[in-house]
Amino acid sequence: MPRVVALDCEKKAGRGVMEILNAVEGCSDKRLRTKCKQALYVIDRTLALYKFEEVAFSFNGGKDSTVLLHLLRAACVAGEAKRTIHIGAEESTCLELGKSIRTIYFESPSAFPEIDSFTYETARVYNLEMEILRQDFKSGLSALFKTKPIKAVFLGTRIGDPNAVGQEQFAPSSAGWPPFMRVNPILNWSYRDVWEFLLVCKVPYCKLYDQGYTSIGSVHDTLPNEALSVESHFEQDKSAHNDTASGVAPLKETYRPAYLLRDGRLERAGRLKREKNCKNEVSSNGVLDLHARTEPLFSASVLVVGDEILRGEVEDQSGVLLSKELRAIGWSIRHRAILANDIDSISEEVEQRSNNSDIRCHLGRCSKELWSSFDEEFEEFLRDQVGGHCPGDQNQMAKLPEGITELLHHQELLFPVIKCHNVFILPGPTIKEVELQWKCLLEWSKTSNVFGVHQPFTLIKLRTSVPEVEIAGPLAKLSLDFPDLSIGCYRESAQALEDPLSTKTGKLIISILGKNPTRVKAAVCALNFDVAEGVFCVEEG
Ligand SMILES: Cc1cc2nc3c(=O)[nH]c(=O)nc-3n(C[C@H](O)[C@H](O)[C@H](O)COP(=O)(O)O)c2cc1C
Ligand SMILES: Nc1ncnc2c1ncn2[C@@H]1O[C@H](COP(=O)(O)OP(=O)(O)OP(=O)(O)O)[C@@H](O)[C@H]1O
Ligand SMILES: [Mg+2]
Repeated sequence: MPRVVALDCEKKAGRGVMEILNAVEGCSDKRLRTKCKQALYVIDRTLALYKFEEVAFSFNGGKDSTVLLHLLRAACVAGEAKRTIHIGAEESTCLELGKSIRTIYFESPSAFPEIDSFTYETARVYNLEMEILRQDFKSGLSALFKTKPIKAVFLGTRIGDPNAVGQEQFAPSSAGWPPFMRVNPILNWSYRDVWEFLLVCKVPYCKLYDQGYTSIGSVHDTLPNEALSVESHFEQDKSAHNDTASGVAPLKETYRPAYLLRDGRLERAGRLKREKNCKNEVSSNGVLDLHARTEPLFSASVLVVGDEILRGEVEDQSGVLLSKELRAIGWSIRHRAILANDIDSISEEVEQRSNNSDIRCHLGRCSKELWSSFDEEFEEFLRDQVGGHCPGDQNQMAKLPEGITELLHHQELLFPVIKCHNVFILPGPTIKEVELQWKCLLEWSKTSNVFGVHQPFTLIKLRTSVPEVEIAGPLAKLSLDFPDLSIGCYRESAQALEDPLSTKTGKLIISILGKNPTRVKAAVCALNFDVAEGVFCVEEG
């Protein structure tokens, strides 16, 4: 990546649109050129769908919205013929747009002053028509839409942002929000793409990014990114007369610029987690309100692809492993299926599950046809992995599922985990590799919003030799008394199923599962009380 210092837009004039277009076209990275073309296409179609006064740009001085600003300028300036980037266009043939794009900025007292001044200076340099809103997002937009005919808003949202979940490049606003179309032209851009664009185009960006900030929220929740920390050092402080005899000031930490962050997954590492709102947990009389603490149930589906498993040649170890792992981080498993290795069964199942689960884990190799769209970043990775053995012009292995995908790389992994909205593909191919892929997913979840780690389940298993007919009544009563728990019953072994009357083997296992350990233990006590004797605890987890 070329090393360029942040330009201070207070001193320099902004970059001309043709300079930007030429810089992108002249850049050796084909991937960046493709991403720009795709983003310009989205902007172009939006401008064709809506009248100019019906669109607005949501700008907050952050790096993502800065990228978007220049793409918008490029798309607005270029006419239909010039909207696709092409080399050698004369700057004189392109005029800056007479009317400037309506730009929304939600000003906040808790914004960094550097962000505020960058936003206002950028607005001045590029002649943006600013709408400054000082309310929360929802009320601000509702008020604005009463006076302005806005129907679509451009945002710098990118996959991986917490608020990007479930969004496409065109995403209608959420229920409860005023109706408008959110347009996200850089939704599929990576952290690396954003910095490559800003540096290649030499456009000014907020100077905080040169001080180690990689994602900027408010002054209350944002710190420089520790991954960019330069070895802490003691600095000679000339003004420090009063401290140590050596005149050495306290430890001072410095940070490298944001564009040097190698692992884009750490982009939000400087963002502090929001304090949990605990005020509902204790009612006015000081009694702990258990209902307020009950978190919603997050459900997952596990889909395993493998003809050999379907034929019964091999056991499904990966599906079992993932179900257990998901349970351990508080996800309930709605569905587990073994699928034939063909595009129709897989897409049908994925489609069917799409509305029923919050996340879906999809395991194993997939048929060639499933990898329907070619991904250059992935091919670059494969090329690095297999060197000269990469066959042909376009490696078939570099085809990814259609839609917006992210590749989650990790140095320990042979193949990256693939994320497509709320579907995670763990490509295996061995159980050891799946185990490792899962471990890496969990590690990422700690630093970014890959998926939530929730309160784990408590499971208590009980063994009994009391026959089913006698236990059925107490279990039915237990389910009624503890509707928040999942209560099940099965025979200990397959051997016992063949001989249900056997008392030597195949005792009954009763499983009691729930998020609240106190409730699970209460259910065990209640069952012991009802059955009187012969129920033993065998496992707790
Ligand atoms: C112009 C604009 C439109 C937004 N529309 C929605 C929306 O439709 N649904 C939603 O849940 N959040 C919406 N948001 C809020 C964002 O999802 C997100 O909360 C915000 O961009 C920044 O995140 P923060 O809460 O970390 O500050 C919108 C924000 C802006 C600026
Ligand atoms: N205060 C705000 N005013 C106007 N638009 C905003 C505001 N906050 C967020 N947005 C919109 O939401 C998008 C996503 O915000 P986000 O903070 O993820 O990106 P960013 O600020 O551009 O970059 P960074 O991730 O480095 O902070 C922004 O690009 C912008 O379009
Ligand atoms: Mg931001």
